Amino acid sequence: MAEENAIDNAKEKFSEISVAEFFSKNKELAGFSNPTRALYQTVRELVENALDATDSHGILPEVKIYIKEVEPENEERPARYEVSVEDNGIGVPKTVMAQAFGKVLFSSKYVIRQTRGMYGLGVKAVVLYSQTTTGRPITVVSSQEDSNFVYYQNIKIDIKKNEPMVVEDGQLDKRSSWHGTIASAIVEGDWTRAKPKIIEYVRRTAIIAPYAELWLVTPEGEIYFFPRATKKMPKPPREAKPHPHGVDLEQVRSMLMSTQAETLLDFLKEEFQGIGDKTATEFLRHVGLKPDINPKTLLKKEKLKDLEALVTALRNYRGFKGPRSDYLSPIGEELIELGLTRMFKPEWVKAVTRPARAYQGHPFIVEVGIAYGGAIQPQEEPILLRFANKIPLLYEEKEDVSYKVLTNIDWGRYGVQEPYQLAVLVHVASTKVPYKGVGKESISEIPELESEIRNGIHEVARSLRIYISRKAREELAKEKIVSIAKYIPEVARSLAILSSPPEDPNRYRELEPKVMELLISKVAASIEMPKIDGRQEDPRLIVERVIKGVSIQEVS
Ligand SMILES: Nc1ncnc2c1ncn2[C@@H]1O[C@H](COP(=O)(O)OP(=O)(O)OP(=O)(O)O)[C@@H](O)[C@H]1O
Repeated sequence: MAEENAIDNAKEKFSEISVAEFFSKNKELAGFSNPTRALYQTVRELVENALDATDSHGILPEVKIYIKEVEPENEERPARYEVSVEDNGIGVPKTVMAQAFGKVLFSSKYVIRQTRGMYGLGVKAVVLYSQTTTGRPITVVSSQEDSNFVYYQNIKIDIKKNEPMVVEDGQLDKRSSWHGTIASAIVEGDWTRAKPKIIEYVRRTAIIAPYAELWLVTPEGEIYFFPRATKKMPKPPREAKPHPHGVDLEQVRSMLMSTQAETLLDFLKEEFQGIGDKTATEFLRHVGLKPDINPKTLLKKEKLKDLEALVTALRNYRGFKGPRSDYLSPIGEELIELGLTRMFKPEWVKAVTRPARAYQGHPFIVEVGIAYGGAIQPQEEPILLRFANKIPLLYEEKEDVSYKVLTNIDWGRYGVQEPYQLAVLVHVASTKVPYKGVGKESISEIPELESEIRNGIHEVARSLRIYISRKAREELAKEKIVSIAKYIPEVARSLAILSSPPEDPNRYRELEPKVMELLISKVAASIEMPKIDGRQEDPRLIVERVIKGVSIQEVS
């Protein structure tokens, strides 16, 4: 039997393909599964690069998206669209332009830094799709801030070799201070179906980046303009060294090959984050390796056991500090609340940025925002807005860890009634977002992440419960006050008449505030105040607020 298999296997025809050919043949892996998704994904990839080139470098983004129909559909194929995205970012150096846009797995983002891009695939997936569906190259126009030229190139990919092919290139003198990039691709697409998703994508980008100015010009000539709501930006992410808990054998091997350190002790201190002299010494004592050996000796074949022991210990040793989280770039509570308010005009909004945590050596921060009531359309389920490293995630919602957490929340406990006027925003910021696929649409169920998302939602939902309960009590107080207050002048007048000896007819004016005081105490006494998180509000305050006509939003 084994022999038969061997013969069969020998009959198989073996060959090798390049990574470009692989993604060209498997476009759906990168999100290009049909003309609707492909058009959406094209916009996404170009916009995410535009934003990485701006806010990750401290530049307030101005991103313009133009989608134009260039050839109508016919019986054989869908319509063709030119998608152009212009940014005011750092630009692409001329020396790497062709590779950045024409070589799969070429990127400036293969470092430990929180960016939208991480695979070095996105724009090349656009080029492969464009090239294989329309035969057209991508056009890139770019200039860096300190350059006197604007460079342009038309780029295709040599799919067999995974190498860029520059079809045309040139340069122009720069007569303005413009810097940034314009990337234009012609792709087959289904605009009618993609339109709502693309608009929603831009809308959600405006929620998570209210400091960006965004334009979308549609094939019909409609202009969707999302003005900048603030000039305040989160501090840009910074690059970090690897955390020892996140490395593996091959990574340590390549770090050993490139290190300049002359001793193992220095190697640990220089190449990893958060390892000082004391920790490195204690750690090496724990592993049983000498601190002063040349680290490169561990690359020798006969030292494999030592290298393995070192890597295992690096991954598991408890004495290291947690991964650096101060290099991450969360949005912040204020900007999330601003974005949600701008988009939903809710009655109540609150956000929380949770403390940093780590999974498998990667730091992450979860942020949660909740918008409630107001202009939010009632729905059967709460609206979930998912974001990862400031990217809105629109597809594969049910596959996402946030969806799983959200569906297990009992909103009744927080006083939220059905149908829900509720939007829940979850943002995961990390140097490595654990996406389920290279299309970056859903996040895996990593236990540490799941529990942080749950804690975040609970934390904001508790504030919502306080608000809803306070509001219910205020409404009760209002009803009582309204029904009683109309009798106050009458009662005050009658009291004035009844009081003897006969008094000044204006006496009731003095009595009115006293009767009012009586009313406040009576209504307050009739309102039952539950304890929320161990605190109990004075019901008199609620009644006084209702009488003064102060809305609850102003005090919560
Ligand atoms: N608009 C732009 N401005 C500046 N640089 C850009 C721009 N677009 C692309 N680049 C450069 O080209 C590189 C490759 O982009 P690409 O979209 O292929 O991958 P990525 O963004 O690195 O990762 P991912 O595949 O996860 O999106 C980027 O890393 C960036 O350096």
